Amino acid sequence: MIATIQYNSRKLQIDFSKPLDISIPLISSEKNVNAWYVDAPKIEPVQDGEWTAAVSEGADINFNNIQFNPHAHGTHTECAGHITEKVHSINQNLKTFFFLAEVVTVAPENDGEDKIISKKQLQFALGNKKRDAIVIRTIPNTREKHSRQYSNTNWPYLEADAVKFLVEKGIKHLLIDLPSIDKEKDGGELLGHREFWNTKGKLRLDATITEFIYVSNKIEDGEYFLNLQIAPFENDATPSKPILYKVIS
Ligand SMILES: N[C@@H](CC(=O)c1ccccc1NC=O)C(=O)O
Repeated sequence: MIATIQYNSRKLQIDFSKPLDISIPLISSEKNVNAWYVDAPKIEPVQDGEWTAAVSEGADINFNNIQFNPHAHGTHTECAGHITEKVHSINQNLKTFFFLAEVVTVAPENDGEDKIISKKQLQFALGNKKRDAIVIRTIPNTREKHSRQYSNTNWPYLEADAVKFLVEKGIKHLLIDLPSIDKEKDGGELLGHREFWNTKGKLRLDATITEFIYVSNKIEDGEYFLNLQIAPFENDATPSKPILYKVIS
Protein backbone atom coordinates (compact mmCIF):
# COMPACT_ATOMS: atom_id res chain seq x y z
CA MET A 1 0.00 0.00 0.00
CA ILE A 2 1.87 3.01 -1.29
CA ALA A 3 1.01 6.51 -0.11
CA THR A 4 2.16 9.71 -1.71
CA ILE A 5 2.51 12.51 0.78
CA GLN A 6 2.63 16.16 -0.18
CA TYR A 7 5.16 17.52 2.29
CA ASN A 8 5.62 21.27 1.78
CA SER A 9 6.81 21.43 -1.84
CA ARG A 10 7.92 17.77 -1.98
CA LYS A 11 5.98 14.66 -2.98
CA LEU A 12 7.23 11.74 -0.93
CA GLN A 13 6.25 8.09 -1.17
CA ILE A 14 6.06 5.53 1.63
CA ASP A 15 4.87 1.94 1.79
CA PHE A 16 2.34 1.37 4.60
CA SER A 17 2.84 -2.38 4.28
CA LYS A 18 6.44 -2.02 5.50
CA PRO A 19 6.29 -0.50 8.99
CA LEU A 20 9.51 -0.42 11.01
CA ASP A 21 8.63 -0.67 14.70
CA ILE A 22 11.20 1.08 16.90
CA SER A 23 9.41 0.48 20.22
CA ILE A 24 10.54 -1.94 22.92
CA PRO A 25 7.77 -4.38 24.00
CA LEU A 26 6.96 -4.22 27.73
CA ILE A 27 7.03 -7.64 29.41
CA SER A 28 6.28 -8.91 32.91
CA SER A 29 9.80 -9.94 33.76
CA GLU A 30 13.04 -8.95 35.44
CA LYS A 31 14.38 -9.08 31.88
CA ASN A 32 12.31 -6.05 30.91
CA VAL A 33 14.49 -3.01 30.26
CA ASN A 34 14.76 -0.90 33.40
CA ALA A 35 16.14 2.39 34.79
CA TRP A 36 15.58 4.70 37.75
CA TYR A 37 15.93 2.10 40.51
CA VAL A 38 12.41 0.69 40.37
CA ASP A 39 11.25 -2.95 40.38
CA ALA A 40 10.35 -4.82 37.18
CA PRO A 41 6.91 -4.22 35.65
CA LYS A 42 4.16 -6.71 36.54
CA ILE A 43 1.36 -8.11 34.38
CA GLU A 44 -0.72 -10.38 36.61
CA PRO A 45 -4.25 -11.84 36.64
CA VAL A 46 -6.79 -10.15 38.90
CA GLN A 47 -7.16 -12.23 42.06
CA ASP A 48 -10.45 -12.40 44.01
CA GLY A 49 -10.16 -14.81 46.93
CA GLU A 50 -9.62 -18.26 45.39
CA TRP A 51 -10.46 -16.99 41.87
CA THR A 52 -7.64 -16.15 39.48
CA ALA A 53 -8.63 -14.34 36.29
CA ALA A 54 -6.73 -16.62 33.90
CA VAL A 55 -8.24 -19.19 31.53
CA SER A 56 -5.37 -21.51 32.47
CA GLU A 57 -6.67 -21.32 36.07
CA GLY A 58 -10.29 -22.12 35.14
CA ALA A 59 -11.60 -18.58 34.57
CA ASP A 60 -13.57 -17.70 31.40
CA ILE A 61 -11.25 -14.84 30.54
CA ASN A 62 -7.73 -13.57 30.88
CA PHE A 63 -7.98 -10.30 32.83
CA ASN A 64 -4.69 -8.81 33.94
CA ASN A 65 -3.66 -5.87 36.07
CA ILE A 66 -0.56 -4.08 34.83
CA GLN A 67 1.87 -2.19 37.04
CA PHE A 68 4.62 -0.24 35.35
CA ASN A 69 6.33 3.12 35.18
CA PRO A 70 6.39 4.84 31.77
CA HIS A 71 9.77 6.52 32.38
CA ALA A 72 11.46 3.39 33.71
CA HIS A 73 10.12 0.45 31.75
CA GLY A 74 10.24 1.05 28.04
CA THR A 75 9.48 3.20 25.06
CA HIS A 76 7.66 6.31 26.25
CA THR A 77 6.94 9.79 25.01
CA GLU A 78 6.99 12.76 27.36
CA CYS A 79 6.18 16.45 27.19
CA ALA A 80 7.34 19.50 29.16
CA GLY A 81 5.05 18.39 32.00
CA HIS A 82 7.84 16.00 33.01
CA ILE A 83 9.78 18.88 34.57
CA THR A 84 7.25 21.65 35.24
CA GLU A 85 5.27 22.31 38.42
CA LYS A 86 2.05 22.17 36.46
CA VAL A 87 1.78 18.61 35.18
CA HIS A 88 1.07 19.13 31.48
CA SER A 89 -0.31 16.00 29.88
CA ILE A 90 1.27 14.42 26.81
CA ASN A 91 -2.21 13.35 25.65
CA GLN A 92 -3.35 17.00 25.62
CA ASN A 93 -0.25 18.29 23.87
CA LEU A 94 0.69 15.76 21.20
CA LYS A 95 -2.12 16.25 18.71
CA THR A 96 -0.63 15.17 15.37
CA PHE A 97 1.16 11.90 14.77
CA PHE A 98 2.97 11.98 11.44
CA PHE A 99 6.36 13.66 11.07
CA LEU A 100 9.30 13.73 8.70
CA ALA A 101 12.23 12.20 10.59
CA GLU A 102 15.92 11.58 10.13
CA VAL A 103 17.48 8.44 11.61
CA VAL A 104 21.06 9.10 12.69
CA THR A 105 23.67 6.88 14.32
CA VAL A 106 26.17 8.29 16.79
CA ALA A 107 29.01 6.83 18.82
CA PRO A 108 29.06 8.73 22.13
CA GLU A 109 32.40 10.42 22.86
CA ASN A 110 34.43 10.07 26.03
CA ASP A 111 34.29 13.10 28.32
CA GLY A 112 36.10 12.24 31.57
CA GLU A 113 34.00 9.57 33.29
CA ASP A 114 31.06 10.32 30.98
CA LYS A 115 30.05 9.50 27.45
CA ILE A 116 28.41 12.35 25.60
CA ILE A 117 26.70 13.08 22.31
CA SER A 118 28.06 16.44 21.17
CA LYS A 119 26.69 19.28 19.06
CA LYS A 120 29.43 18.53 16.51
CA GLN A 121 28.24 14.95 16.09
CA LEU A 122 24.63 16.00 15.52
CA GLN A 123 25.70 18.80 13.16
CA PHE A 124 27.58 16.22 11.13
CA ALA A 125 24.70 13.72 11.20
CA LEU A 126 21.90 16.18 10.39
CA GLY A 127 23.75 18.55 8.08
CA ASN A 128 21.38 21.01 6.44
CA LYS A 129 18.40 18.70 6.52
CA LYS A 130 15.13 20.16 7.75
CA ARG A 131 13.20 17.59 9.77
CA ASP A 132 10.35 17.55 12.31
CA ALA A 133 11.92 14.67 14.22
CA ILE A 134 15.29 13.09 14.86
CA VAL A 135 15.75 9.44 15.78
CA ILE A 136 19.09 8.91 17.51
CA ARG A 137 20.59 5.41 17.54
CA THR A 138 23.64 5.09 19.78
CA ILE A 139 26.54 2.72 19.24
CA PRO A 140 27.07 0.00 20.36
CA ASN A 141 23.63 -1.11 19.19
CA THR A 142 22.52 -4.63 20.07
CA ARG A 143 19.22 -6.29 20.96
CA GLU A 144 20.47 -6.35 24.54
CA LYS A 145 18.96 -2.83 24.68
CA HIS A 146 15.61 -4.67 25.14
CA SER A 147 16.67 -5.99 28.53
CA ARG A 148 19.45 -3.75 29.84
CA GLN A 149 19.34 -2.82 33.52
CA TYR A 150 20.44 0.83 33.30
CA SER A 151 20.33 1.92 36.96
CA ASN A 152 23.74 3.14 38.21
CA THR A 153 25.40 2.72 34.78
CA ASN A 154 25.94 6.44 33.97
CA TRP A 155 24.59 6.03 30.43
CA PRO A 156 25.60 8.42 27.59
CA TYR A 157 23.71 11.70 27.34
CA LEU A 158 23.28 14.72 25.08
CA GLU A 159 25.32 17.83 25.73
CA ALA A 160 23.05 20.81 26.40
CA ASP A 161 24.59 22.50 23.35
CA ALA A 162 23.66 19.54 21.19
CA VAL A 163 20.03 19.85 22.31
CA LYS A 164 20.12 23.61 21.67
CA PHE A 165 21.31 22.87 18.13
CA LEU A 166 18.34 20.53 17.56
CA VAL A 167 15.89 23.18 18.81
CA GLU A 168 17.49 25.76 16.50
CA LYS A 169 17.16 23.32 13.60
CA GLY A 170 13.40 23.14 14.25
CA ILE A 171 13.33 19.60 15.66
CA LYS A 172 10.03 19.12 17.52
CA HIS A 173 10.34 15.43 18.34
CA LEU A 174 13.50 13.87 19.70
CA LEU A 175 13.72 10.09 19.93
CA ILE A 176 16.64 8.22 21.49
CA ASP A 177 17.53 4.66 22.55
CA LEU A 178 18.64 5.60 26.08
CA PRO A 179 16.63 6.00 29.32
CA SER A 180 17.10 9.78 29.24
CA ILE A 181 18.63 12.50 27.08
CA ASP A 182 20.28 13.70 30.32
CA LYS A 183 22.96 12.29 32.59
CA GLU A 184 21.64 9.71 35.04
CA LYS A 185 22.87 11.52 38.14
CA ASP A 186 22.96 15.25 37.43
CA GLY A 187 21.57 16.56 40.72
CA GLY A 188 18.29 17.39 39.00
CA GLU A 189 19.85 19.78 36.45
CA LEU A 190 18.15 18.06 33.49
CA LEU A 191 19.92 20.52 31.20
CA GLY A 192 18.92 18.78 27.97
CA HIS A 193 15.26 18.49 28.91
CA ARG A 194 15.17 22.17 30.00
CA GLU A 195 16.85 23.28 26.78
CA PHE A 196 14.53 21.18 24.60
CA TRP A 197 11.35 22.48 26.24
CA ASN A 198 12.74 26.02 26.67
CA THR A 199 11.76 26.27 30.33
CA LYS A 200 13.46 29.69 30.61
CA GLY A 201 11.26 31.21 27.87
CA LYS A 202 8.03 30.21 26.13
CA LEU A 203 7.46 26.58 27.01
CA ARG A 204 7.60 24.31 23.92
CA LEU A 205 4.48 22.34 24.82
CA ASP A 206 4.20 20.84 21.33
CA ALA A 207 7.68 19.31 21.52
CA THR A 208 8.18 15.75 22.73
CA ILE A 209 11.00 13.49 23.85
CA THR A 210 10.75 9.74 23.31
CA GLU A 211 13.19 7.58 25.24
CA PHE A 212 14.01 3.86 25.29
CA ILE A 213 13.48 3.21 21.60
CA TYR A 214 15.37 0.44 19.82
CA VAL A 215 16.41 0.95 16.20
CA SER A 216 17.44 -2.35 14.62
CA ASN A 217 20.68 -2.36 12.65
CA LYS A 218 18.57 -3.43 9.65
CA ILE A 219 17.21 0.13 9.55
CA GLU A 220 19.60 2.40 7.67
CA ASP A 221 20.28 6.01 8.56
CA GLY A 222 18.23 8.40 6.47
CA GLU A 223 14.84 9.93 5.81
CA TYR A 224 11.63 8.35 7.11
CA PHE A 225 8.11 9.26 8.01
CA LEU A 226 7.49 8.72 11.69
CA ASN A 227 4.11 7.70 13.07
CA LEU A 228 4.41 8.57 16.75
CA GLN A 229 1.49 6.89 18.46
CA ILE A 230 0.86 7.05 22.21
CA ALA A 231 -1.38 5.34 24.74
CA PRO A 232 -3.96 7.95 25.83
CA PHE A 233 -2.88 8.40 29.45
CA GLU A 234 -3.34 11.88 30.91
CA ASN A 235 0.15 12.11 32.39
CA ASP A 236 3.46 13.83 31.65
CA ALA A 237 4.59 10.66 29.88
CA THR A 238 2.99 7.60 28.36
CA PRO A 239 4.03 4.39 26.65
CA SER A 240 4.39 4.94 22.93
CA LYS A 241 4.82 3.05 19.69
CA PRO A 242 6.91 4.96 17.17
CA ILE A 243 6.81 3.44 13.69
CA LEU A 244 9.06 4.45 10.80
CA TYR A 245 8.25 4.28 7.08
CA LYS A 246 11.21 4.61 4.71
CA VAL A 247 10.81 7.39 2.18
CA ILE A 248 11.11 5.38 -1.04
CA SER A 249 11.06 8.22 -3.54
N1 LIG B 1 18.91 13.00 36.69
C1 LIG B 1 18.06 13.37 37.80
C2 LIG B 1 17.08 12.29 38.15
C3 LIG B 1 16.07 11.99 37.11
O1 LIG B 1 16.09 12.53 36.03
C4 LIG B 1 15.07 10.98 37.46
C5 LIG B 1 15.11 10.40 38.73
C6 LIG B 1 14.18 9.43 39.08
C7 LIG B 1 13.19 9.06 38.19
C8 LIG B 1 13.15 9.61 36.93
C9 LIG B 1 14.09 10.59 36.56
N2 LIG B 1 14.10 11.16 35.35
C10 LIG B 1 13.40 10.67 34.39
O2 LIG B 1 12.66 10.41 33.68
C11 LIG B 1 18.91 13.61 39.04
O3 LIG B 1 20.05 13.20 39.10
O4 LIG B 1 18.39 14.23 39.97
